[in-house]
Amino acid sequence: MRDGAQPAGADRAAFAPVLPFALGSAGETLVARGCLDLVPAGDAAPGERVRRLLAGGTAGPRLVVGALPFAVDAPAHLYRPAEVTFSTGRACFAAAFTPPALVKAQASPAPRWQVSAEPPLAAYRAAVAQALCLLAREEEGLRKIVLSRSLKLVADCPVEAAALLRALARDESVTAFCVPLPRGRILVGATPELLVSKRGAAVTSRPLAGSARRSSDAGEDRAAAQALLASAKDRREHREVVTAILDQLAPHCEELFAPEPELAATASMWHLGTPISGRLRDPSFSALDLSLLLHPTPAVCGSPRLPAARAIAALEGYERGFYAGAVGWCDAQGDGDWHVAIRCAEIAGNEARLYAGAGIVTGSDPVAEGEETSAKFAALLTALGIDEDGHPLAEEGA
Ligand SMILES: C=C(O[C@H]1C=CC=C(C(=O)O)[C@@H]1O)C(=O)O
Repeated sequence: MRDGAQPAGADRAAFAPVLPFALGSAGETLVARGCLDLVPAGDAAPGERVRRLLAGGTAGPRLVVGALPFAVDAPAHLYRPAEVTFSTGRACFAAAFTPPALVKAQASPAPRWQVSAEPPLAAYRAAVAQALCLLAREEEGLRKIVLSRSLKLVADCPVEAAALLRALARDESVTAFCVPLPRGRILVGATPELLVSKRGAAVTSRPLAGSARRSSDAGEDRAAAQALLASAKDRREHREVVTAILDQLAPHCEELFAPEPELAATASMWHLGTPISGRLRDPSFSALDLSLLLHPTPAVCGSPRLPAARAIAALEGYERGFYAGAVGWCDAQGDGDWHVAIRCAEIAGNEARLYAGAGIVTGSDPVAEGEETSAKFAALLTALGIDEDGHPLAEEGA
């Protein structure tokens, strides 16, 4: 059963956000402070429970924010904040996470980090090789499996989520996010992938799949982008995502468009992306309903969905938690935005857990896929000022 709420019995006192919820993209930024209500547990679908909560007569914003986990049967974390600010650009976002001048003046030295790859890179490559065997046998019709690996980072002081977020937000091509979780944990990231956005009857999505590391050399960077655009393997990997999203949206839309894939760039990666747009038959079908319909797409899971999810559970051997889930908001009109929770870290005290995955299809190479996950870790690691071994990065221009 899908569950879009806290476990039964959870109440407001059990969740006191340690930081604001924030979602900052190039166009619009949402900052939400405090928590008035957690979305209650129940048998109804999460979208319906959110509708009921927001239809209630109590004061406060008519909107929920939060995160959906990767596993569709794991509890989501959705709540109604006490105060919400929407603004254009990222000014209000930066202000919400800028330390007071006094704290800035007393800035402590950069933390020292210990980094462990869990699983080690060699084990990840072996898992990719096993996935390739499943794909070659076309077991249960499998065509794509997205396999991730994780890095456990331990600092010699508490991890500063706000500082990490500010560093990530410097890349204007991504949506930087901060989601306070129960028990003081915080999900911080900068995702390039829009799961779904809904305003009235208008629905958009921008799935990504197919990747190449960017280069600081302009010629090499252009060549990497052109090679990605021309890669039959990456186009196949990408098509799985677009087809799945179109298939899921089609029954709910009176118009639906998807052009040919195009290049999408972050500061560190090239991706193939497809901007999908449509018009809903029933505009009361909410952004949360849509995200639960589409999630998990083959950008983070695989295809067909169920056998891919089973292969992931068997080959990865750990719970993904909120990594590869979705983060976003939904209001009483059903409008909202949900972004794919990738390029992120879950922070708790002195620890940060990073994840990165890569889509495996026939023709994938275990070594190249391992390298792709390293390239994807780079955004978070660079923002923390370290490499994959935990060593400080050389200062730019030094
Ligand atoms: C699963 C991740 O990326 C997805 C999004 C873009 C490109 C992807 C790829 O090329 O494999 C992945 O599908 C991740 O960053 O952890």
